[in-house]
Amino acid sequence: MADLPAVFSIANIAFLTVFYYLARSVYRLFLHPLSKAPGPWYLAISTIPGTYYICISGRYNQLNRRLHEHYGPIVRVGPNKLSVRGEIGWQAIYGHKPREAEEWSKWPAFFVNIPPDITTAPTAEHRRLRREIIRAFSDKAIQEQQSIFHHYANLLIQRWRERDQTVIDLAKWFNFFTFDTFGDLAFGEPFGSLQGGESHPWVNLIFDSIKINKMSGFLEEFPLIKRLAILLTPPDLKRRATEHFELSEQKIRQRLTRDRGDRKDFVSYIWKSDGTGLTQQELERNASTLIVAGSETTATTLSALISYLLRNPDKYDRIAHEIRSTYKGGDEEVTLLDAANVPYVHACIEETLRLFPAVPIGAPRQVGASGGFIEQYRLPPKTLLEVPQWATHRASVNFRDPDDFIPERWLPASHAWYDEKYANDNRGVVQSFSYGPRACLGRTLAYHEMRFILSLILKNFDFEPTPEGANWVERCEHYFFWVKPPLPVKLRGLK
Ligand code: HEM
Repeated sequence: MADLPAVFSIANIAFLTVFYYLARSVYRLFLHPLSKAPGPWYLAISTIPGTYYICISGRYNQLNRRLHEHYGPIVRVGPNKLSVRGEIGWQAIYGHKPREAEEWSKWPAFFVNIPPDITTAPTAEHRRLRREIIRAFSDKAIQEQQSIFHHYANLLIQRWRERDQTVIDLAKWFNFFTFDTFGDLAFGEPFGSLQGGESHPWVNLIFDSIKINKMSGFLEEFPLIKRLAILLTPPDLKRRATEHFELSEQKIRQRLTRDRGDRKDFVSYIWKSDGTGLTQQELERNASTLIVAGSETTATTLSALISYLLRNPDKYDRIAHEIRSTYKGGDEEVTLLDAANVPYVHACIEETLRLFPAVPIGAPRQVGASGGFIEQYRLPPKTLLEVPQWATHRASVNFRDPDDFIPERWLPASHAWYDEKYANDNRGVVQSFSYGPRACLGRTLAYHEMRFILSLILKNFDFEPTPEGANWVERCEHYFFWVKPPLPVKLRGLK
C-alpha cells in the first residue's frame, strides 16, 4: 500500500486539531459578537463545561448564582449563550413581541427525548394547542373541577389520620396527592397511590428517568458516544418507557368512552368529538404533560414550603394561627376557591416560589434569524438566552435578606404582620410561572390547589421536624426537575 502523504501523519493531524481548537477559543474569547459580555473564560470557549454543569452536576443553579453575583445581571455562560437576570430579561426574552418581530423560539436541544406537546411545539403549532388546552383553566372550569381536589384531599387526611404519631415521608405523600388528583383530571382516573400507599409505575418512571433524560442532553455534545449510550440503555428502562406510553394511550382511550356527567375534568373542556380540535394522539401526549406539569411542580413547592416552615418556627406558628382561626368548623369550610381568606398562606407560597422555584434555571430561548439586542449587546441569530430564576430571586439587588424565608415581604401594607423593612424588594422579578406567550397555563389553578391543601392539612395536623429531614432544600439536586430526597416528618393529628 502506498504511503499516505505526509500531511496525514498523526503528528500533523494532532497539530491541526490543537491549532483548530486554539484558534476557535481565541475567536470566541476576543472576536465573537458576545465577547464583550462578562463571564468566565472556560464557559466562553466551549459548550462542554456549561452542559456538564446543567446536565450532570445537579448544581447549575448555584454556579449560575455565583457567576451573577460576580459579573452582574448579564453573564456569558456559553460560547453563544447569555444568562440574563429577570429584572432585565423577563420581558426582553420571554415577553410578547410586536407583531412584526419574530418570537424567540424555545431552544429545541433543551427538549431532547420528549415527544412534541404544548411545551415543546414550535410557535404556530403551540398557538393552536394552547388555544384548545386553555379552556380547561378558565375560572368556570376550575370551579367545576373542585370536587376532584376535595375528594383526594379528604383521602390524604384520612390516610394521615391512620398514620398519626408516626414519621412519614412528606415529599412522597405530596406526590401521591398531586399525581392522583391530576391523574384523575387528565386521564379520568387516579394512579391509586393514596388508596394503596404506593407510587404507580407510570409515575416512578418519570422520577427514575429525570437524571438520565438530562444526562442524555449532555451527550448531544458527543453524537458518537450518544449512539453508544442509546445502545447501552438498560432494556428494563426501555421496556418501562414503552409501557408508560402504552398506558397513557390506553387511559385516554378509556376516558373517551366514558361520560363523566357532572364530574368535569380537563378532557371535558379540551376534547372536541367533532374532530375540529386536538387529535387523539395530541390529547394523549398533552394529558401526560398536564399531569407531570401540574403534579411535580406543586408537590415540590409544598414539600419545600413545609421544610422552610419547620426551620422557621415563628413562621410556622403564624401560618397555623391564621388557618386555625379562619377555619374553626369542619373540613368542608375549606374550599378550593377560598384563597382570599388566608393571606399569610398565600405569602408563604410566594416566598417558597421565590426561594425554591420549581424551575430554578432558565428555559432557554433562541434568537431568530434577524438577530437582536439585549442592553448594549448585539445578538447574532441563534444566540441562546435564559432567565435563571434561582439567581434572580436570590440577588441582593432584588431582595433584602435574599436567603431568608420571610413571607411577610409578600403581605399587603395594611396587614398586621407586614414588615416595612422589605418595602423596597423587587417582587416583580419573581416570575416562577415564566412570562409571555409560553408562560404556565396552570398558574391560577396551582395557587388555588396549594392554598387549599395547605389550609386543610395544617387545620388537621402539626408537623414535627426529624434530624433526617434537616437541610432538605440543600440536599435537593436539579436536572430541570428537582431530584428530591425523602422529607421525613412526624405527624401529630389535631382533634
Ligand atoms: C407551583 C406550580 C407551578 C409552577 C412553578 C409552574 C411553572 C411553569 C413554568 C416555569 C413553565 C414554563 C416552562 C418553559 O418555559 O419551558 C410552565 C409551563 C406550563 N405549565 Fe406550569 N407550573 C406550575 C403548575 C402547573 C399546573 C398546576 C399546571 C396544570 C396542570 C401547569 C401546566 C403548565 C403548562 C400546560 C405549561 C406549558 C404552557 C405553554 O407552553 O404554553 N403548571 N409552568
